[in-house]
Amino acid sequence: MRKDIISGTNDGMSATEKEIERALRPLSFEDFTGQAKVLENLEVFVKAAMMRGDALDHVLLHGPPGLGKTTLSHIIANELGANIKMTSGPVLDKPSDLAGLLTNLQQNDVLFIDEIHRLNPIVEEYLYSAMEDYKIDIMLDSGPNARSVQIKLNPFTLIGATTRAGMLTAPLRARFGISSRLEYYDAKLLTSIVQRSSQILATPIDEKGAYEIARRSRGTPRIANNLLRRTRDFAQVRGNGIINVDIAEIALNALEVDQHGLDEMDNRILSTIIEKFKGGPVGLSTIATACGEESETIEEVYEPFLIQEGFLKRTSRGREATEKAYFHLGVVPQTRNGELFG
Ligand SMILES: Nc1ncnc2c1ncn2[C@@H]1O[C@H](COP(=O)(O)OP(=O)(O)OP(=O)(O)O)[C@@H](O)[C@H]1O
Ligand SMILES: [Mg+2]
Repeated sequence: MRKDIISGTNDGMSATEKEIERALRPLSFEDFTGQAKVLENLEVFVKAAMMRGDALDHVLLHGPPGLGKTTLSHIIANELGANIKMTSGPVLDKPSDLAGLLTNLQQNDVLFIDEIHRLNPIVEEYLYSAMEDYKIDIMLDSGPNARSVQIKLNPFTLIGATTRAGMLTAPLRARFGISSRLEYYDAKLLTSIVQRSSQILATPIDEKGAYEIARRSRGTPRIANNLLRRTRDFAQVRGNGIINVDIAEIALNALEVDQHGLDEMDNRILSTIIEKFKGGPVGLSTIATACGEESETIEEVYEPFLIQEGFLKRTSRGREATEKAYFHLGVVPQTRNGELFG
């Protein structure tokens, strides 16, 4: 269950939980908390495009999982008054899959491609001219009969989302006129997100209870919402239905979310580096094997937060645990490379 809370995959969710997830999703710029700079710019670009009657420039949204990329894409389409078609990089197998989607877009519609860093290179190539000139060349037949036909598309906006902006090819990245990086949320913003969500869920919560959930949510709205839902269960079964700081503590401890909001895997990564590799530096794939997790997941999901919070450092020779990590785990910093911390 913890894995679901962190990775936020919907796979383990029941129909009711998916319903709840939908209800919690902000639908307009106004509803969306945080990411002030990104929002401010997007609002201007959307308004300007609408005033001109043009399609909004293509938008790349990048940043760690659960910070609102998919949510924002829907909001942008809503604010544009446009339809949104959703797909994802790995699903677009063949150029014809892409062509099918593109030719069905109406003027100024939004095409959302999730995990755009995982596009098949051949499909990606087709996307270039679609993005640039709103046209695609389709090959008909093969061998000596092969000929290419050019199809004109309606002007559209591509919104690409990725947790791995670094894995995008340069030509693709260059075709996005707007590129926004979503950042982790601070506890104050997350508190208001938790409060908004509990209102929608009709669950009474006091300020301290909301703050406790917020500050232990790894800076991530998806995790905050998930922890809120689980805390609501504890409030119902162990309390009187109201979420306060005591109930929040009980729930978060039961879910193995520690005082810094680090979960079991975060802690396993840190203790592996410290205990098995003398604090590092150690390579990502070695850490992954020792922790029984995929390198990609560690790099995309766990590491960015550990680095931001100062538990982990990336160096040219690998990952290193920081002094803060030693103290967090209650391990006395030992000599490392012959020198002492501090
Ligand atoms: N700024 C916000 N205010 C309120 N709720 C938010 C906000 N951002 C995200 N959420 C909530 O968090 C959940 C996760 O957001 P979303 O699915 O948009 O993340 P994502 O960046 O697309 O993640 P992934 O990279 O895993 O696809 C959503 O259900 C949404 O309700
Ligand atoms: Mg998403």
